[in-house]
Amino acid sequence: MAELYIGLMSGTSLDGVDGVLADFSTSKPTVVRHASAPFAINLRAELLALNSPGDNELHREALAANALARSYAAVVQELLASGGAAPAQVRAIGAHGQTVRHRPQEFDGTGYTLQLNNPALLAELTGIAVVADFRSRDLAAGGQGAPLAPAFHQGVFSRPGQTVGVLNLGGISNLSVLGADGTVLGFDCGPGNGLMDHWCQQHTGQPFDAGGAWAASGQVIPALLQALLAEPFLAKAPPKSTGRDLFNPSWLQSRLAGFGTAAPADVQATLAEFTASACVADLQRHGKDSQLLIVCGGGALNTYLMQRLQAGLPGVAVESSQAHGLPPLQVEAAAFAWLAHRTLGHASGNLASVTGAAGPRVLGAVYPA
Ligand SMILES: Nc1ncnc2c1ncn2[C@@H]1O[C@H](COP(=O)(O)OP(=O)(O)OP(=O)(O)O)[C@@H](O)[C@H]1O
Ligand SMILES: CC(=O)N[C@H]1[C@@H]2OC[C@@H](O2)[C@@H](O)[C@@H]1O[C@H](C)C(=O)O
Repeated sequence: MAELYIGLMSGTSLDGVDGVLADFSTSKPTVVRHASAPFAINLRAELLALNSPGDNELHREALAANALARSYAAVVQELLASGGAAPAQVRAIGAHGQTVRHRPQEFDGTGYTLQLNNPALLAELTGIAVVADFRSRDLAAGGQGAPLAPAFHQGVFSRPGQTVGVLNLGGISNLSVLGADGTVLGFDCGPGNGLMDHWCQQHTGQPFDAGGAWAASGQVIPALLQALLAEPFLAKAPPKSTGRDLFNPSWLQSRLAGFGTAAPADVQATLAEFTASACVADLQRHGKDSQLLIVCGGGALNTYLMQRLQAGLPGVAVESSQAHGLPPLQVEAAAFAWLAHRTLGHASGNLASVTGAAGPRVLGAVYPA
């Protein structure tokens, strides 16, 4: 009998919501349906604004969380309708929420990570139990609270006797190294699509550089690339995680000082090279035995970025997760369905080897149906 869960991810790209309906009755979960919905323009603008300090944040965050829950519920309804499933057949929804701040272990030693969400409203609108707030327990146990996908990556992508890299290219990038001996490393590399999206929107009016065609038309500016790669976060040893708190338009603006006359396409080419170089260096440093790098997240659809990754890793097969049974835009949503399944089974969701937490923890809070 099917054991159905829904996973919902809205990530740092702020492009919208990805959802999957997945069946966990077999040893490897299978995605039954995928649905996605872009954020309404106003909601996207408000979420983007809430990533930086501003006026009356408590009020605005609460209303944005309500709007998010409504857009999550619409994706859930679409999954149920297309999958022919009734709410009572779905054990739970794993809803990541929208990260607006991520400052683990800072300020008072614990710090905070904030994923906007209204899980109570989502449970009410869907009639399905919701598991939410996955990251804060790991933080409370001394961890980074991120990345959480590596345990799921291990479950679906590991190969006995082989070291495999799994790279998620979302707004931010994160790498999992699934060791031949069963060990798992994972951390945020840093730059993903976020800076490229911002530059593309600013100069072409498009939300992202489809296929990386615009970046491919430019020339890398070596001095700018060097200035970007000098960011200390890149050299930090894991455990580490980051977000828009660091890699944001003002960070880019300050690195662009002195490059005011650069052609926008050349800056885009340099930003693509920045993401590729940072990720290549991380795999070389932490997964040098890997002969396979599985790429997921929207960046796997950026043909030019995939070519730059492959150029930097001549001995490694760089392949989209599509070739490994899970399309790139479904991986993170499936990870949060898996995390909800873990929570309901009272099983840990984090990997202390990744986040640096004191140990494995059952993650999240459950809002019954
Ligand atoms: N066809 C495409 N060509 C190039 N880039 C693409 C394409 N499709 C999606 N993308 C990129 O992928 C991004 C969305 O990726 P994804 O949904 O994995 O990110 P996210 O989940 O928001 O981020 P994170 O993993 O950091 O939480 C878009 O913003 C865009 O930059
Ligand atoms: C705090 C937060 O939302 N982190 C996200 C973000 O997006 C990519 C990277 O930064 C990763 O650390 C994480 O998401 C994935 C799903 C994770 O936890 O594995």
